[in-house]
Amino acid sequence: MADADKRIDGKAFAESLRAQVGDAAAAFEKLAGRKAGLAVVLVGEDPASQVYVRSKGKQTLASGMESFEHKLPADTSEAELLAMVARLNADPAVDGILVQLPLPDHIDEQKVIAAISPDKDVDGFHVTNAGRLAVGQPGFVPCTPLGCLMLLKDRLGSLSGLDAVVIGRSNIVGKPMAQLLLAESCTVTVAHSRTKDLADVVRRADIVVAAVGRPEMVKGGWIKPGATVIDVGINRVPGAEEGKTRLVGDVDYADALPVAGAITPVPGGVGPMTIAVLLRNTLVAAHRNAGIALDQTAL
Ligand SMILES: NC(=O)C1=CN([C@@H]2O[C@H](COP(=O)(O)OP(=O)(O)OC[C@H]3O[C@@H](n4cnc5c(N)ncnc54)[C@H](OP(=O)(O)O)[C@@H]3O)[C@@H](O)[C@H]2O)C=CC1
Ligand SMILES: Nc1nc(=O)c2c([nH]1)NC[C@@H]1CN(c3ccc(C(=O)N[C@@H](CCC(=O)O)C(=O)O)cc3)C=[N+]21
Repeated sequence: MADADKRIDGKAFAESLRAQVGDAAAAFEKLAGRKAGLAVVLVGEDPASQVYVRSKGKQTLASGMESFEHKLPADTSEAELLAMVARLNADPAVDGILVQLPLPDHIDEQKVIAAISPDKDVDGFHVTNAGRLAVGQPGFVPCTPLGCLMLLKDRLGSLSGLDAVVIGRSNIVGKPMAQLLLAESCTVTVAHSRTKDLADVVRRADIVVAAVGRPEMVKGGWIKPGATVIDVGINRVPGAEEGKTRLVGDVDYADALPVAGAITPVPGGVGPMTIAVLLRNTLVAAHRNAGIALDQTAL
């Protein structure tokens, strides 16, 4: 296959998903007499987080949903943040709640996630939703891994029986990704920092999902020829020009491209999918909260 055809265009896929969400959001507004609403809470002034939050807000509005942005100072106490979450839980205009991570060190992330109503947990981070995913019940699935799964199924069709390796075991990416692949009947290996001979483990895989946070760690020589590679990594590294930065993934793209059967770029791969799935999850939450049926095959 020509290298250009190997590139999985997450940006284009995300655009079409957002268009579908937009149609469904308009239909929801007619039926419910109100817009679906997403609340995003940002504590502190981390520049990368500010960029994501702005982009989420813009795309939420563009999809015909209401966006509620709450920017709190870095010294906000845990009690104040928990009180804010409680208000959003009780607000009927809010269907989905996202508290941007990471939080400042003085705030217990697990406590905050546990305070979000599972019915509004569009990030899918609450233990109730993690448990639902683990036992195969319907619930909210974390946006990044669900976006990765959509790209994989679009490219490969059935994933049944394929060998998949997930590098990384975080609660927000690695673990839910492994659950999703298992539910698709892949044979799943989860690798992490204590894995012996990672290159050897990766070489066995038909599907590689890299969610590590180490710039260009995965090399072309690790990849089984023809494998599908999903690069979740978002790493800012020094650019060619003094003082400038550029974004790279956890996979050495140029090195892996000739070997892989298909591969997501960074930027323009998994990142845009994360936000599109967040909007999708919010619309699903809105239907459930309003007691309106949604044809999920439409999304
Ligand atoms: N595109 C998107 O929308 C999103 C992108 N990201 C990006 O994805 C990446 C991962 O994020 P996240 O899961 O939150 O990160 P975490 O830091 O929570 O987890 C990283 C995982 O990688 C493992 N790891 C670290 N070093 C190695 C190594 N040398 N070999 C093998 N495994 C290793 C760790 O192992 P151990 O558990 O043993 O420490 C850990 O399980 C980051 O670059 C992040 O920016 C994250 C969320 C969304
Ligand atoms: N509660 C919570 N939920 C999250 O989903 C969450 C979070 N906290 N904290 C941070 C991570 C990271 N994340 C990304 C979203 C979009 C892009 C994205 O759109 N990236 C673009 C590039 C953006 C750029 O240029 O910086 C791309 O890859 O093409 C990346 C990363 C969501 N996260």
